[in-house]
Amino acid sequence: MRLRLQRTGGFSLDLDLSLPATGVTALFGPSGSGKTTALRCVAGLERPDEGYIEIGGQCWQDSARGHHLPTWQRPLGYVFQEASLFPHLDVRGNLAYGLKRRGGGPHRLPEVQELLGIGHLLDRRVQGLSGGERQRVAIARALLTQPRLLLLDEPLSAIDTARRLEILPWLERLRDDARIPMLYVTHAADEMVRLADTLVLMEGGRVRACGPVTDVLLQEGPHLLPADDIGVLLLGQVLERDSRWSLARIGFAGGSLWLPDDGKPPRSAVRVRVLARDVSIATEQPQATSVQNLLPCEVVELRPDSKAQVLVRLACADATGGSGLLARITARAAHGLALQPGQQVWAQVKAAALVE
Ligand SMILES: Nc1ncnc2c1ncn2[C@@H]1O[C@H](COP(=O)(O)OP(=O)(O)OP(=O)(O)O)[C@@H](O)[C@H]1O
Repeated sequence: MRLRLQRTGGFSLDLDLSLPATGVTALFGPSGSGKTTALRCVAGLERPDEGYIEIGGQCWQDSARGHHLPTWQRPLGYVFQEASLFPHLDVRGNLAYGLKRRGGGPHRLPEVQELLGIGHLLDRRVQGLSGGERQRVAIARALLTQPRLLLLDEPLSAIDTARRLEILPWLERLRDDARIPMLYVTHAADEMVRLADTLVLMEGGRVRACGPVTDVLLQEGPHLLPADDIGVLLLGQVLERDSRWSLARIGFAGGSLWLPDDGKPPRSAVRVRVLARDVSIATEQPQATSVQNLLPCEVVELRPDSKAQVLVRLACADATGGSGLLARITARAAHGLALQPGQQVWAQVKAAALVE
């Protein structure tokens, strides 16, 4: 899609993006960077000055030809910050609305109910639902229209932290099982890290970076995350479990890590977050160390992080898919080890967390 839009207040949007037709694409960026405006253009709720939008081979917008498919003709589902359910209907009535709007495909109510765990809520009034339940019903209603694309605009921002954690696994299930592409607007780093396959990083109405979430986080994470959140995301799978020590070995392109076992069986897909503050560097292979994870790496880049610290970008030495790590060490240590790009080192990963 290509979008150009100029607002009277001075804001302008200028995007040119080709996105994969699968998985979750997160539009991530600070407040006012244009995420919602971009989503509204895709939905046809806002008309860009110039725009070309093609979704799955179907043209929704081509301003050069004066073509603008109205919102109601775009096969999309839109989930807002606050679930916009009909208050006078119960959950079943709200879902029936979605079914009525479906484009003639098969009836998928049982499947969608199961996917979002809302079967037990069908007879409840919507006023009595928690924020998380309301959003699950809103997503179910959107799915029942059988959209080709699901748009979600900060669907968890009106929900308190405990409930957000409850609803995230449902969104992960949706991503993994529903096989419908999603454009997901958020400014919450934890949601982006858990859900995104592709990351579009927005700034001042422009795209600062776009690509697989792992790559964009490795390159741009230091600019966009708070210092304590700087790190990388690794996509991997459970290789084996050591029940004696309650550890699981997670393999990823570039090596493997032993992490606390969270019960997932071998071959399960997992996401692992390794924070820069939990990675240290040795120039020779440490012999006796309490650190369980030692990975041979090559130094790619050193960049000052503060007066006292540097961030070191590392490429895992046997990487087949370009996995990398970030290490935050003191400037004095970097000087003492004479670290420089191209140097072979050992990364010591003190801790890492499974994010799903
Ligand atoms: N209806 C409107 N009329 C005029 N200006 C608007 C309108 N809606 C948004 N804007 C402006 O357009 C710019 C982009 O807003 P937008 O809501 O797209 O950003 P955002 O990245 O989604 O922000 P947030 O995370 O706060 O929702 C902002 O400067 C905003 O003030």
